[in-house]
Amino acid sequence: MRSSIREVDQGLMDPVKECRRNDYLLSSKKIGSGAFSKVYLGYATHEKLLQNYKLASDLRSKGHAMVAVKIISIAEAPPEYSRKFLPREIYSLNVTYKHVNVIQLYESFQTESRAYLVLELASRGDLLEYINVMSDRRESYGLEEGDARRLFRQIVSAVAHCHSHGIVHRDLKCENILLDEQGFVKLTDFGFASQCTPRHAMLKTFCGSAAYTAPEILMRKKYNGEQADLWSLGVILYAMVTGKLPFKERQPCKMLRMIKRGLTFRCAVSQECQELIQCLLQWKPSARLDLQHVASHCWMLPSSTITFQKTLNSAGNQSEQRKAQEREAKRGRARILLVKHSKRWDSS
Ligand SMILES: Nc1ncnc2c1ncn2[C@@H]1O[C@H](COP(=O)(O)OP(=O)(O)OP(=O)(O)O)[C@@H](O)[C@H]1O
Repeated sequence: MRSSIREVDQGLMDPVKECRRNDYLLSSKKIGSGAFSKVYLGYATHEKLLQNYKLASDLRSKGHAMVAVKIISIAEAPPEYSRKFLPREIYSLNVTYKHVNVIQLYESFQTESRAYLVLELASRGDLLEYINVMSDRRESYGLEEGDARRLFRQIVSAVAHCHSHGIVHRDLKCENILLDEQGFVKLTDFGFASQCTPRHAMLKTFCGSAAYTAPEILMRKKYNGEQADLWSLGVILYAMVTGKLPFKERQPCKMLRMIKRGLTFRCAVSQECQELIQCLLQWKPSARLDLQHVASHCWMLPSSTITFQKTLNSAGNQSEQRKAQEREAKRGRARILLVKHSKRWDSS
């Protein structure tokens, strides 16, 4: 045990020194890790706050000096990651500064062996964890629709902000939506983001996380990044209100077959919400509801202005589902429903 603690400390010694040289204090508290990165809790020093206006003004409003330090090992990451995706992530975060629902990049610096991104801290975990925790707590699948609406509005606002600045995210998924101390959504992980100028330029890199990826990308066609993001938003909303993913297969061809078979709702979701999800999960990219219409869709309006009718494909099915959920919950087996999905890409 002692030796493993020493190993961890040893491994962090250089990052601690490198951060200190840049006026940050790196703690040993790891708050997350990705395929090629580790994220630690850090603190901005007094000197840093005096130098960096962006950071100081944001932290002053939050009333603390904590930041998230994302450390990328250049030696471990594939060369393409450091050459292509990391610069894109930094560029996208700089372009999308500053929106309350997009994570803020305060600063980035690099040494020979590591790249550092100093980010706004979102300390309440990600949306996937939140859905699972709430499902367990409610002993039911997914979030309450009012809660889902509150979060989805912020997600839509963040994505609209990115699109209006010429940035498509291309890896929208529950794991990339973080929550901060006050429960605000913070869109993160712009590693696959791309600059889209002109706005409707077609892209060809296959990337994303299969369960959230639009069919045209799975088919390796040229695609419109904004329309591909709309598909992912449909998957996210489905996951929020049902606690499950709409389509889940390992192989793209099987996924495509499943998508073609169409969407089913296996638990109670309002008619309006089902309709919004259907409008986003359209096979034909140009048929997907655009963000302006998503934001003004009746389900997105405050709940007092519409009447929700909990509907299922059939009423019998609904009561069966409910009974099954209740039985499961009684047995104390309210399961973790969603699992993390790793990203993949190729540049063909
Ligand atoms: N600003 C932040 N505040 C709090 N936690 C964070 C922050 N940024 C990242 N994390 C945590 O670290 C994890 C990894 O970060 P991120 O997704 O940016 O890295 P990545 O290498 O691009 O990951 P992946 O390979 O999973 O896409 C996140 O899932 C999250 O738990």
